[in-house]
Amino acid sequence: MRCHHFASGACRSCPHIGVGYRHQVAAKQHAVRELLDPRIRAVDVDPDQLWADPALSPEARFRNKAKMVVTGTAEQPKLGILDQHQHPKHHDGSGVDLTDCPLYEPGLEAAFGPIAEAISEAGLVPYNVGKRTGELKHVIVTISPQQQLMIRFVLRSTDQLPALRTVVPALRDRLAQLQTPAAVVTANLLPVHQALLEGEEEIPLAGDETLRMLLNGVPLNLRPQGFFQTNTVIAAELYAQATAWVDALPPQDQPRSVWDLYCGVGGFGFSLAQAQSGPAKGQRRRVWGVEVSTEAIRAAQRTSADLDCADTVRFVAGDATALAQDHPDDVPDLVVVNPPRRGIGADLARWLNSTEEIRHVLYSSCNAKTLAADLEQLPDFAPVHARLLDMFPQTDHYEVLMLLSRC
Ligand SMILES: C[S@@+](CC[C@H](N)C(=O)[O-])C[C@H]1O[C@@H](n2cnc3c(N)ncnc32)[C@H](O)[C@@H]1O
Repeated sequence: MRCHHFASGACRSCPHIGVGYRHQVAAKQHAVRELLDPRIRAVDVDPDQLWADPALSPEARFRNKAKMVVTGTAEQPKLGILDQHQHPKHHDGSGVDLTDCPLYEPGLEAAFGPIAEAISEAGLVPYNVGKRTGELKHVIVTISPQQQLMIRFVLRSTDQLPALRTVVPALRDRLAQLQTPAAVVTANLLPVHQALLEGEEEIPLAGDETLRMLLNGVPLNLRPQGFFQTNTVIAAELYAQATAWVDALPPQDQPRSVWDLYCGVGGFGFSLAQAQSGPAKGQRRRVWGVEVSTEAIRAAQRTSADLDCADTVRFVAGDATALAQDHPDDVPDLVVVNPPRRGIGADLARWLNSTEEIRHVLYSSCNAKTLAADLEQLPDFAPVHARLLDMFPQTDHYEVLMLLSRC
């Protein structure tokens, strides 16, 4: 694949863009096995029997979220990134237009033009990082599998909020994906002069409070500040693979209760809430999701209410390690962990290892190095399935899913 932004050096986000896609995946598979196979052999499992074929992504048009820095002028705004060749401290505020980035889903690309028009019509002045002037810092756009949009304008203050409000109806007229009540338009306030993407205050401007992300038949909800996996095709495969492995456990090993730690909006938890196939098909499982983001938890609670299952599938905001250790009487058969890049850490891993009621751990990791370190602290568990899922084509990154059972 070719990208003129990468060829010119303007954007360096996709270091493997010139490498054939099959080769990229083979290199990732090699890298993940180098990291994890020694640990797999250490518990007497043959790695060749363990690894499923990698899950392949479309190599382009797979990103469901665009985080655009706004540069240029109110008359001619540019959506993309800051000029990478300048030092952040002495930046003149100039940027690179990335609206034709080949990674974005087509529905995102189609939205960028109307968004730029709305910015011009409202006279929103792009924020200049060097001079610390201007109002509009970023535009963050997410597209759902059903092609509905969430558009968030990240402003430095409320000064230009009235002007933004006046152009939202025209923006909705221009974009079919915003005309449904299920779409979302907000302003986010980021008053500090720091290299952050968004602030804490979110102001609804139009549409619903959440974007409906229907995945594998599960109507997940996403609130503006919640996390969602960036590649919809691979996210669907990730949850489907997790469900298939768990459902296929022998009857005596079927989990009746599940903790979904680092649950985000509950993708794993809702997928595992009912056995879809296998010996326990149709059986409901008790699920408890834990996540530090209160916005993600609110979104997950809405899905529980929508599905009328709040009695068996509940979500709590808090730190995964602290909450797990604080509930010794409520320990489940299966724990799902899907932490950020730093992994789950030694405390949680040791607690999982020493808590004998926990029979299975399903570990979904975006960083195989920290996964390898965490596995060192889980010596009483042996891997029974492993799979690489290529969440991030054109880069070194990938997701790896592993089901571990107590030896
Ligand atoms: C890789 S995301 C996974 C989200 C979710 N499992 C999914 O499939 O979309 C990691 C999540 O961990 C959350 N998180 C970070 N630190 C945490 C902590 N100490 N305790 C609980 N959740 C945490 C983040 O807010 C984020 O939603």
